[in-house]
Amino acid sequence: MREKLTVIKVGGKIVEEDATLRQLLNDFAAIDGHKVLVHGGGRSATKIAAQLGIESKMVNGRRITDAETLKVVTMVYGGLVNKNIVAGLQARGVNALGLTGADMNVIRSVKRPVKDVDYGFVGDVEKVDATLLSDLIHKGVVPVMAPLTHDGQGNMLNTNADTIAGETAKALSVLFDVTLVYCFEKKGVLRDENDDDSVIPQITRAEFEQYVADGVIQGGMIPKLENSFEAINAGVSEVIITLASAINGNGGTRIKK
Ligand SMILES: Nc1ncnc2c1ncn2[C@@H]1O[C@H](COP(=O)(O)OP(=O)(O)O)[C@@H](O)[C@H]1O
Ligand SMILES: CC(=O)N[C@@H](CCC(=O)OP(=O)(O)O)C(=O)O
Repeated sequence: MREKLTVIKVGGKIVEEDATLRQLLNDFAAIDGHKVLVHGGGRSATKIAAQLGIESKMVNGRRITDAETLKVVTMVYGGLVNKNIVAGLQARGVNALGLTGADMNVIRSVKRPVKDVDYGFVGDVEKVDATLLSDLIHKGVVPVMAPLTHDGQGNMLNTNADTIAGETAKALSVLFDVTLVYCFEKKGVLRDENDDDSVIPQITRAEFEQYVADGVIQGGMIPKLENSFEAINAGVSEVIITLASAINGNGGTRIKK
């Protein structure tokens, strides 16, 4: 039987605020067994870019990443956000190791080809080194992955954190029985975004497509669900979208094959 492993993805609003991040790190530290944390930080990057006079542009939930923006996201995701989380986990007795995709070549990507939109320095994941991650995990290390990859030719590339989580979970599902949890500031995928008690407990791809057509699911939730369906269909055992303060509970939305 494969060993169990939990991949938690935490994004924007939660990592930006001290109180919510502290709670998340406490809950993450309490998870038994093998685990990986993937973080975003899009809001922090937007804020710091603005302070530097750089405007942020998002298309389909992805950041248009020009050369200046790439410098900002490399500093913010690979530096500030990643190292704050690593230090926070070390303080909780978790032997965290911060990684971008370039570190030990753990995630190789290719610059997204220009079709309708030129995303600039944005990477599409080509390969996640699951063996390397597994070796680290079996040494008691807890990888903390930033939303940055590299192309193998010396260039860092910005990669959506939900995609990093999905691709990492997929790659590790060959070696482990993986549960992937996307946590954020709402109780799950909601029928009415303004009603926290309207959680959709289970969702199929067909239902998802209908909700998108009806305008119930939109914005950042679309790539999150696309990555979720891809992961569940590629061998990840369980995918859950839930409230950050409930990662160890039973609520949220479960993705159905
Ligand atoms: N039906 C829905 N249920 C819950 N959230 C939704 C829904 N439709 C759109 N959203 C939006 O999706 C956002 C989550 O996506 P995103 O901001 O990319 O997440 P993250 O916090 O992980 O970076 C929520 O903050 C919410 O505004
Ligand atoms: C290409 C691309 O869009 N990259 C994302 C990476 C950060 C991210 O995904 O952060 P959240 O999880 O907090 O949204 C961005 O720069 O916003």
